[in-house]
Amino acid sequence: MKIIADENMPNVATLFSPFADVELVNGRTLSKEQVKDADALLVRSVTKVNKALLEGSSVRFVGSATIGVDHIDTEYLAEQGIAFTSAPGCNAEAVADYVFSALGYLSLSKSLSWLGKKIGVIGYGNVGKTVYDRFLALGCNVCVYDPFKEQEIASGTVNFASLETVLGCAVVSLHAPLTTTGKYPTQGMIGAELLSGVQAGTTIISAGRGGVIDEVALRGRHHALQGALNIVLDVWQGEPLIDASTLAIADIATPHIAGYSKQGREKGTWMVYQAFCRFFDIPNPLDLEKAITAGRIRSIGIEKGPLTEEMLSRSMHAIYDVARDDARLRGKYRAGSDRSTFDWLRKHYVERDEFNTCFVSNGKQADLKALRAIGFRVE
Ligand SMILES: NC(=O)c1ccc[n+]([C@@H]2O[C@H](COP(=O)([O-])OP(=O)(O)OC[C@H]3O[C@@H](n4cnc5c(N)ncnc54)[C@H](O)[C@@H]3O)[C@@H](O)[C@H]2O)c1
Ligand SMILES: O=C(O)[C@H](O)[C@H](O)COP(=O)(O)O
Repeated sequence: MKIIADENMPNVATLFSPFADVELVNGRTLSKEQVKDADALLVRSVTKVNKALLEGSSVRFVGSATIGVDHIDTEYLAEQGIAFTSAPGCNAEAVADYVFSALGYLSLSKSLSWLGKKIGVIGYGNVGKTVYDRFLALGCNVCVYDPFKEQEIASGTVNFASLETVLGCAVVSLHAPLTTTGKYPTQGMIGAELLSGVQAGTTIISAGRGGVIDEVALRGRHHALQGALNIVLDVWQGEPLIDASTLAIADIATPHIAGYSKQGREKGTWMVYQAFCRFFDIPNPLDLEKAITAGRIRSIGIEKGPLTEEMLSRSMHAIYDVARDDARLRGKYRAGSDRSTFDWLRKHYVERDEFNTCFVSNGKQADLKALRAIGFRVE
């Protein structure tokens, strides 16, 4: 059997080579020629998997080690009888860590106080729910916009709100997929009209997909408010290109790495491996624990002082400080960038651990509860 796999999938050769010849490729430039005699194709988000890539090939199984599936023509795969799997939820914890690390950074660098403020989340899927639950467990006043989930979930259990209400919150965290069809398409969903309701001082975090926020409109609102917005962007409208004028208004700018924890990426590969083993009837696949690396910092102790936002920030940044990724991106772009810069930053990413790999000890019950809410383990 032959497998073509993106070279940026951690552990892919270790997990799959017992069953097949695994050829590692650049996912961005993958061609029809390269996949034509493969049995299985394993990708990440940078590969467009569609008729143009697969027509005439022998591919029977496609796996994407990602949460988002906007790069996959699932209808075409279904029509052709090609099995497909993605990795729902694999890096939800990582994205939530990113959101909180960013708030920690804004709290330290701009004295942003967010704990007592109204929080709005857009999208209540694996990521949005994780983010929502963390805010809720911290005692925050949080609401969420997700028209699909609102219809499914019993009323009163989740604080659903309109998109306008969510955008009126002090912190808005965006975790909707990129969609162009259906009743609630998200492409350009956050445009000029909605942004006109966003007040000075609002923090907007975008870690879903580029294109959900209209960047021209975002720059317009930033200008109208004389820069009084806090903007955190992990995803960009024209990836892998970044518009320099959008970069200029971002307080935190990162190259689509919100989900790039070591454990999240490894879990993505492992989830695809599990589906592959089911599809090809391969017995006794490895358990998750065998495919996931432990965190490097096993525990941190905290002071027994009162719970402050500064203490939360410092605890989070002991494991993951988003400022590092922002500095790395800006440094590269300042030195001169081209089409390959974004992917280079991602390919050579110094992976980080998730908060949930680290125990916290020493603190008062209330402090430990807050850190548990953010994702840490408590001894
Ligand atoms: N930046 C990153 O590194 C990173 C990492 C993981 C996921 N993502 C992106 O974040 C998205 C969300 O991830 P997830 O795991 O929660 O996905 P998910 O599929 O579990 O959930 C997506 C949610 O969005 C909701 N939704 C769809 N259209 C909507 C709309 N118009 N308005 C509001 N909500 C809408 C759906 O009902 C669903 O509940 C993914 O699609 C992916 O594109 C980015
Ligand atoms: O959809 C996802 O899971 C994330 O956006 C993921 O982090 C994308 O990473 P990539 O596949 O581009 O390496």
